[in-house]
Amino acid sequence: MTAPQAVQNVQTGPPGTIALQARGLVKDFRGFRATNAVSLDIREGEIHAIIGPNGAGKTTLFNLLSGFLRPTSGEVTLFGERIDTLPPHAIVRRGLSRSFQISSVFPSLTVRENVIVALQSPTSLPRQFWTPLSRLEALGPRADQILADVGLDAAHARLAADLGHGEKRQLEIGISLTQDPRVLLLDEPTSGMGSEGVSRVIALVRQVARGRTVVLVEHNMSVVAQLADRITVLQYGQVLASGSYDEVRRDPRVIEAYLGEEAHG
Ligand SMILES: Nc1ncnc2c1ncn2[C@@H]1O[C@H](COP(=O)(O)OP(=O)(O)OP(=O)(O)O)[C@@H](O)[C@H]1O
Repeated sequence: MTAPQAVQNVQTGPPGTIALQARGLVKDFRGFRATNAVSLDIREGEIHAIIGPNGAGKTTLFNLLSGFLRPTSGEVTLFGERIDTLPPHAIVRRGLSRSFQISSVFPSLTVRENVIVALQSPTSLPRQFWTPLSRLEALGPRADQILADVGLDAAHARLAADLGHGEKRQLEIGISLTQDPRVLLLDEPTSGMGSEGVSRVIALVRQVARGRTVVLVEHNMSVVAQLADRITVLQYGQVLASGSYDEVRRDPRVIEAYLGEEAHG
């Protein structure tokens, strides 16, 4: 794991406040244990990266934290309230949103219309919309602010279908911001991007992290080094290590896990 110098994010919450917590999380898929007794604390205001070799269970953990999967056992709490028994939309209402891949974007609507539709939705989840867009114009100023925040103001009138890959990721993050979440989960925000797109997303994540807690799954170690205050490393569904970038990169078990991945594949 070689990467540039870590840049620390400013902690915004009172010290010690836990935004999102997992205790003893287990997820079995027909006899296969994808998540194995995972416990983790995400502190309020931090950017927390979840990393690990392919198949380590990162996506499964994200789905458990955001209510898209029910744990076989264990608990998830958001600001002290148990959420693992709630459906995703109820979790969104309590302040946790996750970025969706392109499935949450309506390709035939403009960028701005996509944000307006998401603002109108109580959950930002993909849904059928029946309110005429003309009636939603009152949401326009808020949509414009979000587009400015994610750097898409100049692209507001373009069809979502015509956006480049990086711009679509920006729009997805914009859509998840419509719920003004206290905790934002980002699933591989830089996947498939060139270096220019990666730099833009790093700046964007730093910006949206102001006053929020951000948890991201990320494969790009340079991105992790630049963004993450703390890191949790998963392997075989378990927490292998957690700490700052410098702590985990020196951990012999983490080096072994990554070297093993390179050797096999
Ligand atoms: N619905 C499912 N049914 C059966 N097995 C599953 C299911 N979802 C995930 N798995 C298995 O659980 C393990 C963890 O998968 P997961 O997608 O969470 O890993 P990951 O760390 O996100 O991987 P990657 O980095 O490749 O995206 C894998 O072995 C995967 O095949």
